[in-house]
Amino acid sequence: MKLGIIGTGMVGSAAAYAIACTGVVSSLVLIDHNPELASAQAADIADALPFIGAVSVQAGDYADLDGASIVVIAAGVAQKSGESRLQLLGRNADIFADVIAKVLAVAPDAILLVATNPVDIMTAVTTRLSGLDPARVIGTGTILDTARFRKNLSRHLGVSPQSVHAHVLGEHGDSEVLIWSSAECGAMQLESFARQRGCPLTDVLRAQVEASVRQAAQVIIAGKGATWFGIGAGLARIVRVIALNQHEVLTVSSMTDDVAGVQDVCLSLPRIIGAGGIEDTLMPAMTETEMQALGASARMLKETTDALGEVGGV
Ligand SMILES: NC(=O)C1=CN([C@@H]2O[C@H](COP(=O)(O)OP(=O)(O)OC[C@H]3O[C@@H](n4cnc5c(N)ncnc54)[C@H](O)[C@@H]3O)[C@@H](O)[C@H]2O)C=CC1
Ligand SMILES: CC(=O)C(=O)O
Repeated sequence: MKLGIIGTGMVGSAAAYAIACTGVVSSLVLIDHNPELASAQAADIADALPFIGAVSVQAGDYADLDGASIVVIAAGVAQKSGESRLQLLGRNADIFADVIAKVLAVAPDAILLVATNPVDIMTAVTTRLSGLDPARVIGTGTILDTARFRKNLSRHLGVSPQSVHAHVLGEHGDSEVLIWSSAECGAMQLESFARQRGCPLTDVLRAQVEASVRQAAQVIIAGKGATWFGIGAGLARIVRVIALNQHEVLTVSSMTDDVAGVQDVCLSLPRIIGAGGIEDTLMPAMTETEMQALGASARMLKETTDALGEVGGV
């Protein structure tokens, strides 16, 4: 399987390395606005191949995406001083207009995986610009927030994060919603599991976990300028699930017909992913408060996406 990555900065390169480590792709093509960067990233990852296995990792151009099954988009620009969030969004939308047209010209059958922030809006932009079936345009959404939620709970409970099933839904950002009500550990209701482990889910603990999940990116960015390993691993997981047609349930962003009365909005819900992309979307049972928060998140995303359309014409 051939996979392309557009934008080989911190996120694109971390994803390339993590994807190479999965062993599920045979060829990785790295493309960046800055070709020297793409070449250096490819050379650095290629040096790891004797320890990993037989994957072709090369810098290239759009023509090299011919036959690619998946294209990851992690290209983006940073905010300029004095620039509004919408103006930044407009500039990233312009980049996407250019990138997506070039990708589709050579790889019309590819599944597009969007990581660039704000990822829900950029997923909506990609869906509109590409005209693809929304099942084939997947934003990383809250895959990372869900991982952070599970990690926090696993540390509190003293169990593996793989034993914790808990989702973060809605926006990948401030309005995201941690779904406590349906969270489970070891196929037991989370609250009961925590009580039996002698570490109950107090209000203080819940507030600490909420803060830790919501502020994770800022804390990491304050220390090292950006985040990349978590999302790199998340992208590799999505790629593996598609490549092996695993029908796994992941919280990713996609154009959704209706969420709490908000139509045609990109946000994260539990979605089954297989070889063709998103196979189905589920709406878990949740409390009234959680549903209201999800509705508010959906409304905010919809309004921002619509405002961008007015500014950037996408
Ligand atoms: N979805 C998520 O959970 C996460 C998303 N991100 C987002 O991922 C994006 C990338 O972050 P970093 O890799 O840290 O940034 P970065 O600045 O290191 O890399 C961005 C790359 O995009 C390239 N680029 C810009 N315009 C391009 C174009 N027209 N064609 C091809 N390449 C182009 C740049 O040359 C640069 O190498 C950001 O929007 C960031 O906020 C970051 C972490 C987590
Ligand atoms: C930067 C970002 O989106 C994250 O680490 O969650």
